[in-house]
Amino acid sequence: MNPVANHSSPGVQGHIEIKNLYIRLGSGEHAFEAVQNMSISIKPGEFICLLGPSGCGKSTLLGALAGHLQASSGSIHVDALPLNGPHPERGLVFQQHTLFPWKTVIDNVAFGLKMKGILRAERHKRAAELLELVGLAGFEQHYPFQLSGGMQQRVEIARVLINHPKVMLMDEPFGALDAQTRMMMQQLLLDVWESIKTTIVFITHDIDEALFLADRILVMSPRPGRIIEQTVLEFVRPRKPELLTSDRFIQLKRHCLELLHTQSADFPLQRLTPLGAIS
Ligand SMILES: Nc1ncnc2c1ncn2[C@@H]1O[C@H](COP(=O)(O)OP(=O)(O)OP(=O)(O)O)[C@@H](O)[C@H]1O
Repeated sequence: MNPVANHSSPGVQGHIEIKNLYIRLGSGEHAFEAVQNMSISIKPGEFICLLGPSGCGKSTLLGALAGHLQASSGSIHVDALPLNGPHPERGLVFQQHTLFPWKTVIDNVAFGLKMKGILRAERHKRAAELLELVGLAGFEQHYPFQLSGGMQQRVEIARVLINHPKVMLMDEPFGALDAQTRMMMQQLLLDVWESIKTTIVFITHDIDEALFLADRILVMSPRPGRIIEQTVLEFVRPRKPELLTSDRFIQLKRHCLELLHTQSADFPLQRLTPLGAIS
């Protein structure tokens, strides 16, 4: 049985429309524009990676998509409904762990169902299926401190998935992991996503990670954050580690590196290598 089959939202969509979005942070004379005139259309089930220099507003944009931050002008719609506040259908995964240390792994994953009043036996059944999906069968009764960093991130993902998210918002979720665990987690996330097909907006500083995971990379300018380039990645799926050493991958990596370097060094954009066939 595919454990995901029971966990896909009925009629999963996750179509995001951001129009002329501005977000101001701070107050009084310290107020500043963190996000400026952003318009982005994200298809249901699309995997988007956001790349950009530190402080450019990536987390601010994610916070707005989560409903934790308000737009100062412009709009965000999810499946044609205006976004107003947080909702479990838009699940967040951070680099820092947010698991309850006093709860077992299974109770951490099942927590969202407990909040909905679902009985213990049923919520444990569903949580166990998700733990199997993320490769943690057998760890149900462990506590978070007994797990490695990568395992804790898998629990975080399972905990979000139990709410049938239409959208997963991921803020450098693998940033604290060692290189090998990080690659395993990327593969695991792609496997999970290819089963569930929920929309993912994923922040990373790692160009390899963005190129390996995304359908489309959005590159942001330094503050105030604007989208300065969109790159559609046509690498076939399922993606394999060999992709990382392919000519096309390396060409795109060089382009992204130049783009980010150009941004931080304040060089004119015309100096970039042309991208050829990429839209
Ligand atoms: N609550 C806040 N009040 C004032 N300034 C803030 C607040 N939150 C973030 N900032 C500032 O807003 C800007 C955008 O921050 P944000 O965290 O969105 O950037 P980021 O691109 O995610 O950065 P990083 O890649 O370093 O995590 C930064 O200059 C940050 O210092």
